[in-house]
Amino acid sequence: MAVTRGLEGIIATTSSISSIIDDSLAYVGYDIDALAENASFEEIIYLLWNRRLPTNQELIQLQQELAENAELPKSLINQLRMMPLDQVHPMSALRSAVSLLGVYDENAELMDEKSNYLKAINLQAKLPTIVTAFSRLRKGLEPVSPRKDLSFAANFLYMLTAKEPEPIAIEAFNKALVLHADHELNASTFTARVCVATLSDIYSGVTSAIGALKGPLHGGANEAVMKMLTEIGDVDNVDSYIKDKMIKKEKIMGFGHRVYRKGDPRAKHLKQMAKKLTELTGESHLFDMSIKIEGMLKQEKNLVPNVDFFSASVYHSLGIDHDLFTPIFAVSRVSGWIAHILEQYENNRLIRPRADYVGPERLSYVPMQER
Ligand SMILES: CC(=O)SCCNC(=O)CCNC(=O)[C@H](O)C(C)(C)COP(=O)(O)OP(=O)(O)OC[C@H]1O[C@@H](n2cnc3c(N)ncnc32)[C@H](O)[C@@H]1OP(=O)(O)O
Ligand SMILES: O=C([O-])CC(=O)C(=O)O
Repeated sequence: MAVTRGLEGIIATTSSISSIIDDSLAYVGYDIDALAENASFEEIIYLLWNRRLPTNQELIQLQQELAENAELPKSLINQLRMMPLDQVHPMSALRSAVSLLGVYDENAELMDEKSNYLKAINLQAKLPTIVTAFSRLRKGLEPVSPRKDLSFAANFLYMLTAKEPEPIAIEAFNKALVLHADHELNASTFTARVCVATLSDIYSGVTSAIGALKGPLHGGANEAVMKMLTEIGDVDNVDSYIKDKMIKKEKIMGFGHRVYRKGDPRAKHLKQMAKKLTELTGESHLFDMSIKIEGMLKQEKNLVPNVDFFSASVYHSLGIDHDLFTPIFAVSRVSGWIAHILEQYENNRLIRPRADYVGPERLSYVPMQER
């Protein structure tokens, strides 16, 4: 049996949700550049779940469904309060809370189309409320209830801070949500599909996807980028920091990609936003450091930034705690996970590859006293 490490290049399914062709990303055939410049995140949710753009009426209906389902049950807020808030990573809290959403949904085990849609809305609507409630609780603050009159992006920032966000913050955050929504068969989406291909439920699929997104080789890289920028501290330190990492053969977070070779088409949008926002907050040194790192990595290793590199300074400039960056990725990506889970159900077959066994064979059992 030939083994392809990390399943590189293996085509594991057909899909009509998003495509990466010649380093261009499209959702259902719409180029990511056009979507990033024009679409609201709610339109993207509709597009991924229905594989067409919504009419105005359909969009309003989706927005209403999300708004009506965003409030968390008291029991779930109490479960969040009971977590060791001063030490648990927000991704672990989110993973557990999403699992609990399934526990509190009396229809969690129903698998018909309508029940699955209601579960999808429940997840998409409540993930932002979970992340923001957790963030406030661990600061000794009470969660802020979602507002029905705000957009998805504005509502997240409002629930986080209890203040109505500035238009520029809403625009940047909406764009970041659009850019992170789906990405073909990335590790967390594949995880979700493997899980539900056993005909397990949507909550289980999303819970396992959150576990996969958490790792620093995937979604966790955005938090790690900010850690790196903080450690470097000043543009004058970039050279020695990066050279040291290269000598130690350590990875530079936010660079490299399994699929893109020339570059990640999402990065340029985040780069533009990072420039604008760091100027506004008076932290241009973050952008200057990023540009210098980008130049060095290109020259020394021909590596280019992925979606996680500039998103870090965008979120930082919006005043967001660094360990919330990956949960925010999940708030967006859950739209893609759900689209893939529903697509998997539509044409399901158990996902079960093989392993090439390389361990010992034909050993004789050794009794305990002889070992
Ligand atoms: C949303 C997302 O998930 S985007 C990705 C987020 N992850 C990161 O930013 C973490 C840093 N990047 C990486 O670890 C990798 O580039 C990955 C995981 C994204 C892709 O990994 P793979 O396709 O498996 O590539 P792999 O790790 O085998 O790297 C290939 C070569 O490029 C090098 N390389 C790849 N990425 C990096 C990096 N960020 N820094 C330094 N070297 C790198 C590897 O060391 C390896 O070199 P070698 O052939 O001399 O040993
Ligand atoms: O596709 C991947 O491997 C990782 C990625 O960029 C994403 O999930 O957005």
